[in-house]
Amino acid sequence: MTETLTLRRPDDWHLHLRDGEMMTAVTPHSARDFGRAIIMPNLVPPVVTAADAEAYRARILQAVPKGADFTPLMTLYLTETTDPADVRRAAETGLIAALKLYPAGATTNSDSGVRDFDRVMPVLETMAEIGLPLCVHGEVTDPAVDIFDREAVFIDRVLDPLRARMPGLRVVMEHVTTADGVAYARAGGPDLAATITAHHLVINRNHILAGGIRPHYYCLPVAKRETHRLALVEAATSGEACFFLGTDSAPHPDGAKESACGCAGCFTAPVTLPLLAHVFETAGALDRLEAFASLNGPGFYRMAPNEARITLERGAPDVPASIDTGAGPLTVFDPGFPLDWRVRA
Ligand SMILES: NC(=O)N[C@@H](CC(=O)O)C(=O)O
Ligand SMILES: [Zn+2]
Ligand SMILES: [Zn+2]
Repeated sequence: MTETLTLRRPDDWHLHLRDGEMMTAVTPHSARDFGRAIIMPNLVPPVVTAADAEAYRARILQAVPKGADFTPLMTLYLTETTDPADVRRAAETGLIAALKLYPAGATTNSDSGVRDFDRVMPVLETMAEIGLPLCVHGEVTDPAVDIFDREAVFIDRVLDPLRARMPGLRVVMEHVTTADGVAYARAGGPDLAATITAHHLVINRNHILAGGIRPHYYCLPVAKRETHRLALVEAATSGEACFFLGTDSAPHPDGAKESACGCAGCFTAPVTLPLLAHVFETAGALDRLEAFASLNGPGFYRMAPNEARITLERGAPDVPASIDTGAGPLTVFDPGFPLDWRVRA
């Protein structure tokens, strides 16, 4: 049995750090295990301009523990009034690594998202020209579409037509949750990729709903049936360049989760690597964990992989069930089975 595993330091290509006291509490958990992270811009109000991103980046850096090897990669929230010149400048100076598309109303803090794609075509043209990726929350918001079908319908109704209209646009399908998403990403060529979360590799919809409702397993896109989870595991462990880690670690205080109308999002950052080691070991693919967590993401984003290394070793991770934040207690994602890998300190 493998007892230790050394990898290039992983990156997280989809992360919510929030702001204020929540950011202060959660940032050290990502900074401990990850070299870089794509920082989601869905604050209230959202990170829309280069100036917003610059100010947010400075606040994040204040929350990174001294000596930690962690670089936030900023994104802008694409709105119908985003200025292509501002995007171009922010990309050329290296301030931002991507833009984020939220269909209006699709998920937490997405009200400023896009309703009419005609209005964002000039920005998308600039992005295609300079090779700046568009990270996409891929769910339709049509109330007539069943929530378990919203990702697959988005691909047909929105994503595929958009990519046909804007060839050369580089797209990351964020947090794919279906076999449909996996198949579409796989067939998309070099300008298309997909991130996969750790939690979608270990839970299906029964975990949320059977035997009592589990608000800490509720996130968007919602976990699907087991066949889809298996397709995600197969994709993540395949080593294929188009699949890489985006944790979507999305903290909400317990009061906001354990509620009559609970927020979507799982706080996974402290346990991501133990979860992934479990999944990859179970699939007989520990040798492909580095591709998923540390190589394929930088490959797509046209960055060098991290030079630093981390070592995973066998043993229960020292992770609390909950952490205190200035915004209240925050439950750490618990897969419901013991974890047997940890990151060596
Ligand atoms: N994933 C989630 O369930 N929630 C995210 C938003 C998102 O990534 O869609 C959040 O910001 O809380
Ligand atoms: Zn999302
Ligand atoms: Zn997210």
